[in-house]
Parts: sequence; structure tokens; C-alpha cells
Amino acid sequence: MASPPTAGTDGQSLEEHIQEIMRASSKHDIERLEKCIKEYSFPECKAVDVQEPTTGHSPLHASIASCKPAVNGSGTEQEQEHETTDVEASGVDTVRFLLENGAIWNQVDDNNETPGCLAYRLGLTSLYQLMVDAGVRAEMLLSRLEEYEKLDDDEGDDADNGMGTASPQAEPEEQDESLAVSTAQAQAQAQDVSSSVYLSSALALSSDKLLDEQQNGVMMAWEGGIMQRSADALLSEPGMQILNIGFGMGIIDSCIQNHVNKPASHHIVEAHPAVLTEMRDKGWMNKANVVVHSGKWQDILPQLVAEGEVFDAIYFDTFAESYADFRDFFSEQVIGLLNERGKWSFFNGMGADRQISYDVYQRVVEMDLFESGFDVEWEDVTLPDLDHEWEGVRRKYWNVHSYRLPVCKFMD
Ligand SMILES: C[S@@+](CC[C@H](N)C(=O)[O-])C[C@H]1O[C@@H](n2cnc3c(N)ncnc32)[C@H](O)[C@@H]1O
Repeated sequence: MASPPTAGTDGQSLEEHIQEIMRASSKHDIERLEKCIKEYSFPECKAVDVQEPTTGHSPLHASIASCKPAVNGSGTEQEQEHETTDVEASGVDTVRFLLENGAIWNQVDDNNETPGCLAYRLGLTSLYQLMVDAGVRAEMLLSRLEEYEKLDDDEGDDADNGMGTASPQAEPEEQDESLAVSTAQAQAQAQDVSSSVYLSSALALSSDKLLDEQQNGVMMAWEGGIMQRSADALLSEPGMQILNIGFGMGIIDSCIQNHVNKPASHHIVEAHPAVLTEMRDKGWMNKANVVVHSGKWQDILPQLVAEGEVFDAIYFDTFAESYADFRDFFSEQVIGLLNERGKWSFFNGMGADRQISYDVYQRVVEMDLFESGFDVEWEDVTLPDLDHEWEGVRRKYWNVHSYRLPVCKFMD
């Protein structure tokens, strides 16, 4: 939140203004909120974005928190449920009103929760859904703005920016540092490494993980189940031509090699010199049906298209690249490489450090895939308990319970 001035203009202190806004929010008093928005215009901070000093709650948090289902009620269970539903309905109106008046969807409180995280934790489904919708709108708007900016910028600039730059604020230059959690931004912070830095950094490979120089998890063995299911989803019959982008620990490539539906040919694109050395040491360059392409997919894939290579299945899982890179991959490259009845998939880890980001990204990706001419089906994969997996890893990048495995095809 931008710091508001210390005194109001009507004799009331700013703290009193904030208290009034928070009270109106928790009571779902839209009339009073309307008045607050009109009257308390802080030059640097909108009334809808104030934060309560002891909890860091925004008006959105307050509106949601007061919908919390009562634990000790006197009525029957049914009556309690009914009460909760009524409160939630008035919460929905208030949250909608705040969002329409510019409230920031992903402002975090002192508990590191966005309003959506709070709604999720409290099991308030309709409020959670409203916050997901708000996140999707903000992310889509931002990604469109970025496209316009890109058009204005020098066309050949391929500088990497981590896993995306999206933020819910409409204008990137107006971003406030304390509101830094958005889906794509969370990823950027999670990795905190650009593609060019990553590709020239030393790597450490152990039996259960591949780390970069800053101990970011590039790949971890717990993802093995996801890789197996992804290979199963793609290899529907023997004798297919498959392309995998990003070798990492070679988990999915081993699943492909050992699959009951053995592929006729198996191409792998890998850009990191240390990973390529490991591949060489482990004999991947000499396997009968394997072709390894050393270099970035951005350079290799256009060559494969020019050579007329076509695949029945493609898997995409790179590291330290932006969402814009990924979008370039599926909007520009897949069309030239995938057989018209082929299938492709990708590692769906965007926003996976909190449920709301994961859900927002799923919708954003779905829309972008649709725009590029793909249908996507999602399969749920239950994950094991990951609590003990993160020792020695800089940041826990996975914080959602189940994995949604995408299978994409050209639209009919
Ligand atoms: C997350 S790992 C892949 C893990 C793999 N799916 C597995 O099952 O072990 C990502 C890999 O992509 C590679 N990579 C990153 N950027 C790349 C790029 N632009 N082109 C090709 N490979 C890239 C990384 O070096 C790394 O080996």
C-alpha cells in the first residue's frame, strides 16, 4: 500500500478514516463504503486499498473475513448453513463493489494471504471464485498492455525477465512494491533468475534434485509421478515421433524411453551446457532412437520446421523463462511441428506457489491456448506430501495439493 498522509482534511485522523472503511467493509455496508470512497481521497492511496495496521487487511480481506462461518452457533446445522450463505451473498456484493472501484485483487496481508487465499482457506467458494475472476481479468489486461508495450519497444529485444512480469495493477510504472504477489510475479520472484543468467550458471545435480547456483530448484525427483503421467498421456500407441524440450534430470525422457508404447523417434532439445555434458556422460547421445539438439528451443525449433520434422507428441518444460516465451512457443512453433492429430503437453507449474495463482493461470493459459487454436483437457494428478522435499532448496515453488496435467490438441 502507498503510505497515506498522516491526517485527514475533515478533523478526523487518518486512522479513523481507515477504521471506518474497514468497519464498513466487514459489515458489507456498501452505502457507507461509497461515501468513504467519495470523501476520503488520499492523494497517494485510494480508500479501497488502505490496510488495517495490525493485520494488513485490505477492505477486500475485511469483507471476506467477516463471512467466516460461525463455529459455535446456537441454531441447527441447517440454520447455520443458511446464515452463512446469506452473509456470503452480501459479501459477494461488497467484494464486487470494491473490485469495481479499483481494489487490488492480490494485495497481501501480514499473514501473506491475498483476499482470495483467505476466501479459499475459509471455504467461501463464491467469494473465492470472484477473486479468481478478478485475477484473470487483471492478468489478461496486463498481458495485453505488455503486448502493446512490446510493439512500441525495439522489436529485436529478447531480454529475459524471469517467469513473467505481470502484475494486477493496470500500469506497470504505478506498481507498489508492497503489492508484489501476482501469479506471474510470484514465479519471477520464485526463480529470481533470468534465462541468460541461468544458462551460464553452474548446476548441482544429486539423486533427488537439480539446483542452479542460487539453489533454485530446476527439477526435483518428486515431479517423477507427473512426468510419468505426462508421458502416458502423450504416448498413446507405439511407434510415435516425440519431441521433448528441456532435459533437466532426464525423468520424462527416461519415462519415454522405457514406455510400453516405445516411440520410433525421440528428439530432445536442451540448452544448458552442464546438462548436455551429463547427457553425454550417460549415453543419451548414442541411443538408437534419440536425437539430441544442443541449444535453445528458440533457435532449434525453427530449424526443425525448416527441415520438415513433424511430431505426434511434444512436451515442453524449460526453466527461468517468461510466460511470454511459453506463449511464443505455442502460438508460433507448435503449429509448424505438430502433426494435425498430434497432442502436446507442458509442465503446468505456473503460479503453483499458491492456489489462487494456480487457478488464475489455468484460466489465462486456457484463453491464450484457445486464441492460438488449441483445445486443452486437464487431468488431475494427486501429489504426495511434499513437506520434506525442500531442504537445501531456496524456495518452495509448489504449494498446491494436486497437479493439473494439460493435454492440448488442435481444435477441430
Ligand atoms: C525443469 S527442467 C526439465 C525437467 C524434465 N522435464 C525432466 O523430466 O527431468 C528444464 C530444462 O530446460 C532447460 N532449458 C531452459 N531453457 C531452455 C531453452 N530455452 N531451450 C532449451 N532448454 C532449456 C534447462 O537447462 C533444464 O534442463
